[in-house]
Amino acid sequence: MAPMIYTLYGFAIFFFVFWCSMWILHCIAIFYGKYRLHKKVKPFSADEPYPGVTILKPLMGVDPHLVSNLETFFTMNYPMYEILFCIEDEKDPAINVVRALIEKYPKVSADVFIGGSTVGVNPKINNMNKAYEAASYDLILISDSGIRMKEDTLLDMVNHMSEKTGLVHQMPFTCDRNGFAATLEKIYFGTAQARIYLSADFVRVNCHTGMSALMRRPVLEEQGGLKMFGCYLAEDFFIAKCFLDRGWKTAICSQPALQNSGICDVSSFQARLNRWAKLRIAMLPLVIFFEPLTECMVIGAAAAWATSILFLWEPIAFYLIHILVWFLCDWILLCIVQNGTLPFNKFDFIVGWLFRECTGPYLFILAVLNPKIK
Ligand SMILES: CCCCCCCC/C=C\CCCCCCCC(=O)N[C@@H](CO)[C@H](O)/C=C/CCCCCCCCCCCCC
Ligand SMILES: O=c1ccn([C@@H]2O[C@H](COP(=O)(O)OP(=O)(O)O[C@H]3OC[C@@H](O)[C@H](O)[C@H]3O)[C@@H](O)[C@H]2O)c(=O)[nH]1
Repeated sequence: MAPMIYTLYGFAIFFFVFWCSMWILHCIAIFYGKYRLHKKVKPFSADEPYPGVTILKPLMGVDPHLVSNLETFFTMNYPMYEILFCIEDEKDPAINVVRALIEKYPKVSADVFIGGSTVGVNPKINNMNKAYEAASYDLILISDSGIRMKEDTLLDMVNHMSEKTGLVHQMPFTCDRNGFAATLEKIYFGTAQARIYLSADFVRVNCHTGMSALMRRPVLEEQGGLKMFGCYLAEDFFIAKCFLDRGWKTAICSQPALQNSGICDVSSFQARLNRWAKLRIAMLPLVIFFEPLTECMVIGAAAAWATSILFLWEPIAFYLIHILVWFLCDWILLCIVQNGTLPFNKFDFIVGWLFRECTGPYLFILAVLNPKIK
């Protein structure tokens, strides 16, 4: 009997400690987010020598927002940069879109690389490698097709590239768009993911998502170039690991990444989260045990049980209060990440938040049960 009681109490103490740590993460994310995000960008000064930046833009297909998203790269306020568009399929309609923009902005240095080169299993790296090898500058910005830039985003990223920093990335977030799927995406990136992303950056744990990342080319070259990461599907994680292993710091910049893909529906969003979960599981198998416990509904239930054993607290009341306080912390964090008026009302937030919190653990279980990545 005694070993069973010890095991029971052991689990109860573990869940209670984990639950307390989650509140520490909430606090870190809120305070660090407030301190770190949306800082005024040091204005561009014509006398200062700014480093040149090569922007690699891997494209595949056209969506309704592509033209306006790409256009934001031609209108940035930065003195020296080039945009290298990478398109694998010579019949891809994105080629015409890009050519039209290059014609419209003749003053911006830009080129198109068609065909890619097979250097590994990662199609994004295969697509970018030719352009990477032709890059003119020592700072490389890898920027996914759905990203939008403000006029000063590149300047903000370069300003964060201090002497010891080798890689500056943008925390994933979204543009304001209409519809439930857009609300859901904004809620996920501004709450559950922002909490871990900001906390990880605070304690300098590798949590890099490669949709918008500025990096030093000489460091990549020491490793053998971008092609060396073609063997990984989660190239972003291994690129950041390479910088950290070589003693460089990685940092988030103050502006979150504005994802604005023209394809925005619940099933493709969930498929993407499912794929990312598979990548995390493949890279850090311990995630299988710990990640579900970072979910509000799961850790709340576990802590309600634990406190009913340890302190004889009423579990239902505990669970409901837990969900309410978590919900309020998420609202505060989302407002900090958004830094302005949200494009939905509080009722939409409640519905979107509940949907995300209830489906999150389910999507994770699906990823564990079918870990094959397409
Ligand atoms: C010893 C292992 C402990 C693991 C704890 C795991 C807890 C993770 C909980 C939630 C994950 C939320 C998602 C974070 C953003 C990652 C987005 C993503 O999946 N991106 C992939 C696709 O671009 C990319 O390839 C993967 C990047 C690395 C992900 C690594 C995640 C680990 C994060 C650990 C954070 C610990 C924070 C500790 C703070 C005190
Ligand atoms: O076959 C492909 C697929 C995708 N891509 C490009 O790769 C970029 C990202 O692709 P997707 O939108 O499919 O994928 P995600 O938004 O999920 O990517 C994100 O998560 C996985 C990471 O490894 C990526 O670095 C990150 O960008 C886009 O710019 C896309 O055009 C290719 O160039 N070729």
